[in-house]
Amino acid sequence: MHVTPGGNSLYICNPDSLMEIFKRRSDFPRPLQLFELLNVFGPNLSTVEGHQWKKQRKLTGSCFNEQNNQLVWLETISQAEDMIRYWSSRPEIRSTADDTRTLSLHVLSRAGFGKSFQFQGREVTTGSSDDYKASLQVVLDNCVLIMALGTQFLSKPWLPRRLKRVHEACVSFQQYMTSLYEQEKPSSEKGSKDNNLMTALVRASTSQDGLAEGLTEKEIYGNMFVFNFAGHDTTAHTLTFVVAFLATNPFVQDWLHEEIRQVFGQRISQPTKWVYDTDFNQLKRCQAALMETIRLYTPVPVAKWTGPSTQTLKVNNKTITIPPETMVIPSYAAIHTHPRFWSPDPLVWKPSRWIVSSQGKEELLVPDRGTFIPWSEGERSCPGKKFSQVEVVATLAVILRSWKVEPVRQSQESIEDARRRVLQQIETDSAQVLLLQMLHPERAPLVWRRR
Ligand code: HEM
Repeated sequence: MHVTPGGNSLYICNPDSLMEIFKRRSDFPRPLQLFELLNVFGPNLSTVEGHQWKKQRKLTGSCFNEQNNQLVWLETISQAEDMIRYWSSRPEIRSTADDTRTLSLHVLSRAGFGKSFQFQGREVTTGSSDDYKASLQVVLDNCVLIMALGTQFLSKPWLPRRLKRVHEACVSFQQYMTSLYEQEKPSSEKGSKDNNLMTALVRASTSQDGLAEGLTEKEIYGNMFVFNFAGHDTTAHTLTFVVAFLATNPFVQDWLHEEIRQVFGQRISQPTKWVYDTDFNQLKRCQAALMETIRLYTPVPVAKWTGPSTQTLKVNNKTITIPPETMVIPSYAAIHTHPRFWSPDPLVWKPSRWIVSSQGKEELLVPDRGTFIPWSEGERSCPGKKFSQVEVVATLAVILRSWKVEPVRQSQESIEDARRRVLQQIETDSAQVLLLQMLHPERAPLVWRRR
């Protein structure tokens, strides 16, 4: 328990108590006061509770479906192909974090809004001529600033150039969403059959037959912003961690490559022939690499609170009383590395711990209830969970199918020392900014070589 004049926080590391908290959504709601800023483009899933949240969750949840995951798969493969071509064409890569952000942005553009862009590595970027992409990038790069100042304030004519640019990006992003909305309305003849999130959301909201409430236009914009906000750096930072870990461990790379070879067989060098429906599920080791990374470096902090009421909670065999207005925080660092659940070496990055054998086949470990909760749990868990899993796994399959990665050696350094140095950097130079991330990934340049 952390007691301060500004408020109290209770950190929880008991799996059963955590699951109870997630289940008792109205006793332990989201502290909405921390999320209000996310309303910039309209009310959305992250900023509402009660009946409003139920309505939004039902409609938005229906858009995160297998057809959309298929778009994520196809777009990720295409982006990752260009990214690895770029990475393997250079003597060293310092731009892993920038490039994974570009990949994630492009996947969101395609699967979120139906817009495709060609990947360009950070150091060869010529500047986008497309207003929409440039504005989405500026909006996401400056989202904290936009949320803090608000779009109204940013429209003031006397602001400096940099803030004006942010304002222009907000206007252009809004205009793009409005034109897509107009296009997808049932009265429009231009509606597409695409399964991107925006199209699906407009369809789901406007095709209600009068029995259920749809989303308002503003709520659609608010949710599209929040999908982009929630889905961009979460996945990009995770990919940056995975790539850094891979560079420290050639054995894991070989182990993953073995699986990729086995799953794709003769199709290995033709990623356009990789099939989401049948291939994704077979990539258990690639999924294991994601799970293991996110276990140790869980990107999204979660907080619930007791609101104005006192709450009770069972912890082991005791019932504890939690005062009103207490933040209740799942302690990821503790639960995801507790020796009781992750022995014998809970702090070691070891993707193979996730693979269990079942009837001679490799299966993904299902951790005990409440011991692995990076996408949260219960009704308010992450709707983009599978989206992010498909994106990371498809990227790994592409970049490891024919290439391997290692750290660039500093003078006199052996390759083993270089690997140890990068591992140490991951452990000591990562921190929670908005999300948990590597602070200076560019300080560990990497080199990609063909196998
Ligand atoms: C590695 C990737 C990701 C992780 C670890 C992650 C984690 C989480 C967590 C822990 C929450 C719950 C937060 C809370 O209760 O306060 C959440 C909520 C949410 N996530 Fe994700 N997320 C990821 C990727 C994505 C993606 C790709 C999208 C969309 C494309 C997305 C959309 C959302 C939305 C809209 C919510 C709010 C749900 C609600 O309030 O009902 N996330 N995410």
